Amino acid sequence: MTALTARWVVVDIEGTLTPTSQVHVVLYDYARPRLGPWIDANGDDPVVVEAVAQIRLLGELPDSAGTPDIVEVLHGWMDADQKIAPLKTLQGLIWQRGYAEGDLVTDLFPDVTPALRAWHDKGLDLAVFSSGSVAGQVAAFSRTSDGDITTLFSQHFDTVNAGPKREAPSYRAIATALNAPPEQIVFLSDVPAELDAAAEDGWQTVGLARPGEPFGDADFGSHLAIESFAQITVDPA
Ligand SMILES: CSCCC(=O)C(=O)COP(=O)(O)O
Ligand SMILES: [Mg+2]
Repeated sequence: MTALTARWVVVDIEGTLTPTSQVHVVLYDYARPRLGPWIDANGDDPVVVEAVAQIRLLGELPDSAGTPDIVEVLHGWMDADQKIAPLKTLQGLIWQRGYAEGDLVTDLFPDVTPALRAWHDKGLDLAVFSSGSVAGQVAAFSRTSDGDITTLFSQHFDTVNAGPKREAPSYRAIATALNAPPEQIVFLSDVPAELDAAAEDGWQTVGLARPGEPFGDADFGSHLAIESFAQITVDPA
C-alpha cells in the first residue's frame, strides 16, 4: 500500500476506470452505425456543423463529399483508435442519447467506485481527463455498474478544453483551471506517455498496470505502478 497526499485526484477513463473493451467494443460498436444518421438528422445543430467542417478539413475531403464519405473517414479513425476531437464530439452526442435511453451501462472495475467514494468523502476533489468528450464523460458516469456516480466529479476535461493527453501544456491548463499547484494533483492513467506529460508539469502520477489490459505489462519507468486502486491511499494535503 502506497500513501499519497493531494488536493485533487484526476482520473483517465479507458483502461483506468473501465476495461478498454468498454470503449473499443461496447461504445465504438454503438456509435459506428449511428454516426451517419446522426449527422443527417442534426444538420442544423451548430456543434454537428462545426464537427463535420473539422472532419472535412482533417480528412482532406472535397466539397462534394457527402455523409457516406464523412462516415468512412470517421470509421477509419475509429478502426485506428485515433482520438480526434470532432469524432469524439459526435461519439459523445450519440452516447449521451444511448445512456439516456437506457441502451448503455458503463462497466467499472470493481476497485474504482469504493476508492473514488473514499477519496471524495475525505474531502479530496475529483476530476476526469479523458479523450472522450465532456458530454460523453458525464453521460458515461450517469449509468454505471455502480449506479450514477456523476456527483463524485467536480470537473471534467477533454482534448477540446484542455488539449492532447500526451502533452505537458494540457496538464498546465488543467492545473490552472483547478487553481491548484501541480504537486497537489495526482493523475491516474494506464498510458505511460500521458503520465510522462503530467509529470513534466510537476503532477504526481500513478500508472494502472491492470492485468489483461493493453498496458498491463507496460514499462511505467519512474511512475508508481499499481494493479488496482485498492493499492493506494490518498489523503487531503
Ligand atoms: C464516454 S467516455 C468514453 C471515453 C472515450 O471515448 C475514450 O476514447 C477514452 O479515452 P481515454 O482518454 O479515457 O483513455
Ligand atoms: Mg486510458
